[in-house]
Amino acid sequence: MTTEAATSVSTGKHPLLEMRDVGKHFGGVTALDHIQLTIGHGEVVALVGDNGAGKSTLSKVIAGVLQPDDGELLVNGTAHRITGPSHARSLGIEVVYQDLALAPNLDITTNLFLGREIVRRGLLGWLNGRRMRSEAKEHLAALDVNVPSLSTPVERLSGGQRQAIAISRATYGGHRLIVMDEPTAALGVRETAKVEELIMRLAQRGISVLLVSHNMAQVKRITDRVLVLRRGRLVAERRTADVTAEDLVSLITGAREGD
Ligand SMILES: Nc1ncnc2c1ncn2[C@@H]1O[C@H](COP(=O)(O)OP(=O)(O)OP(=O)(O)O)[C@@H](O)[C@H]1O
Repeated sequence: MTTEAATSVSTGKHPLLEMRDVGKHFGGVTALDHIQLTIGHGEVVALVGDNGAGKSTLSKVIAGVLQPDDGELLVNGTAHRITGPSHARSLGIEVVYQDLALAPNLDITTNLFLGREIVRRGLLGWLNGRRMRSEAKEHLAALDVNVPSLSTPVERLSGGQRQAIAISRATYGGHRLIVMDEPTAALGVRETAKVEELIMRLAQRGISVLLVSHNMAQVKRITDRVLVLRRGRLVAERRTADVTAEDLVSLITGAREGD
C-alpha cells in the first residue's frame, strides 16, 4: 500500500480523487452500486440525492469510515484501500460533519489544534502555545475568517463562526479534499453566506470540496459540478451552470425518467 503525505505536491495530471466501480452493501441493501466519479483539484462538487440515496455512505467511504465491498479508490492516480479516518487524513482527505465535533468550552486556538498540538522542542509534552496562537492567526487570516479573540471559547461564537472554525480546522495541515455534510443546515441566511464564501475561497486555493447538500439554491451558488445519487446509483452528473434547481429536483426524484 502506498501512502503519500497530505502535503505532497500534486502534478495535477490525475484527478484528486477517483472512484472506479465502487460498491457498498449492508446485508441485502445496496447502498452504493458501481459508483464511478472523479473530483478535480480545486473543484467544488455537490453530492445530491433524496433521503437514503447513499450520500452519507459515499462520504464515509471517501473519509475511510466505511470500507467499500467492491471497486477502487484512487488519490492522485494511486489506488488506496483507505483503512480508517486517519489514513484518509494522511492522504489529504478530511471531513466536516454537521455536528462539527468541536470542543465547546475550549478556545479557538485549542480547537484548531485539537489532537495535533504543537509540542515544544526538547520539552516532551509541553505545548507550544505561542506558536499555536501565531499559526492559528495566520491560518485564519489566510482564509479570511474573522473571529473575535483567539482565546474565545468556541461556545461563545455564532453558529457560522463555529462552522468556519470547523472548516479551517479541516484545511489545516495541507488537506486537499474536504467532504462537507450539510455544512449550513443549522445556519441563518447571513451565516450561510459567510460559510459559502469560505468554501469558494478554499477552491480558489486549490482545495477540493465535496458538498453534500439538500439545498439546490446553494448547489447552484457555489458548486462547479453536481453528482446525483438515486438508490445507490450515480444517475446524473452535470456542470452546475448547465442545470436549474428545478432540473436537479427532477433528477433527484427521477421525475424526468418516469421512475
Ligand atoms: N449502517 C447501516 N446499516 C444498514 N443499512 C444502512 C447503514 N447505513 C446506511 N444504510 C442504508 O443504505 C442506504 C443509503 O443510506 P445513506 O445514509 O447513505 O443515505 P443518504 O443519502 O445519506 O440519506 P439521508 O439524506 O437521509 O442522510 C439506505 O437504504 C440506508 O438505510
